[in-house]
Amino acid sequence: MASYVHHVIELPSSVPNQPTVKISCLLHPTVIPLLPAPSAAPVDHSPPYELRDTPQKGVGMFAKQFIPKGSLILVEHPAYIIPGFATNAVSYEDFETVGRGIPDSLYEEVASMANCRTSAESPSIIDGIARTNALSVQLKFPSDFPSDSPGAKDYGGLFPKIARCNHSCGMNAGWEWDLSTLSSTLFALRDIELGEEITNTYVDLLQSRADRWKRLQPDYRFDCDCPWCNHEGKASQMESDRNREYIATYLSTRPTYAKWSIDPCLPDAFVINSHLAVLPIIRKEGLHRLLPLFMEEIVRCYAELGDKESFKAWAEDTLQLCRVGYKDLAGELRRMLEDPQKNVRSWARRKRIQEENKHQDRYEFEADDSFLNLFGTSPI
Ligand SMILES: C[S@@+](CC[C@H](N)C(=O)[O-])C[C@H]1O[C@@H](n2cnc3c(N)ncnc32)[C@H](O)[C@@H]1O
Repeated sequence: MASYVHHVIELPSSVPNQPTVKISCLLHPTVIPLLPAPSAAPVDHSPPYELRDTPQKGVGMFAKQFIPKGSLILVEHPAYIIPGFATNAVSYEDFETVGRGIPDSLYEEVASMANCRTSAESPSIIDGIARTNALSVQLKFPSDFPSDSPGAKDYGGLFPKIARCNHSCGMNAGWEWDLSTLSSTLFALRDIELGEEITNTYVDLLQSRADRWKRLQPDYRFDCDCPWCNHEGKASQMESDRNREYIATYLSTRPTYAKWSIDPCLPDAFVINSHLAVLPIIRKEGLHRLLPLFMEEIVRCYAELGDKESFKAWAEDTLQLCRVGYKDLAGELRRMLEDPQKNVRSWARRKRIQEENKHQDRYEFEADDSFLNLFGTSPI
């Protein structure tokens, strides 16, 4: 059995007169010295969501106002962090110790969360609640950390508010763990209307409905009734499954910006047109989380073509989508937009290469021409 130790991370408040935030953790001892020392995220007093009961799904999160795509919904520290479940190396007593380390002010909220495990399956509610709700968190490990045991680097965090997002196979919100602030951020993947439920996914959405259900039932104990599972007819259900299979294949076989940019023989719009044909299918299936991947490539193609107008339109749209959930990409897009000609190294490179090739072609043609002249076969 791996030996984990109980450790409470205490984050000082970033705002005067606010209490510290405590995160009760069960960690491998070598991980503790590598934890960052951030301050607690400020409490948002007017969040754009509310939590309320639903008829069939327990508590859910709902938009209290229109939430534009890409915008922040909430930033949250976990109440506790425990090892993932591959090793099953945590005892009942260890879970209970983690539970006792959760501040009283938070414990009630944690204890009210969904727990789809029976007490026979998970005698400790800390375990049952984590299995129903935890999101994965990545930690830093020493370079000599023994990585031979499967799951040794897997940890889960219990985020009391983000975890209230119910599942949809076309979710409208995404989350991102940030080790440097020990927090996860929930953000809108598309525009979310006032009153709309804010949803996340619990399974790989590129699977067919049958395969998604195979995971949802044993792990979360429900059959999904979202619009992508509850199609009116068999034909449209099959179409949705086919679309997802197509997108999964496209992901691994698609023409990429990287390949196109070094092959001047490929048509200028090769990647752009190919991606543009897939974007509507992605949107139709509610797989908006994939959009930045393709949109970023379209932006880079337009930059390489030196097409100022299309570059600006796509870069601004992508930036709007990425500004909270994909901070590195957002930072790069901002710099690119400031002064594309100066800040994008490959600006208009394809055009330059094509010009150079044209000159070279002319030279080769002239050479051939003089070769013909030598033999007196010139048309003049
Ligand atoms: C992460 S929790 C979501 C929040 C939960 N509804 C609550 O009350 O705390 C996961 C549990 O919520 C319920 N749930 C989530 N999405 C659902 C859905 N689409 N349909 C039915 N139940 C759902 C299931 O009981 C599942 O085990």
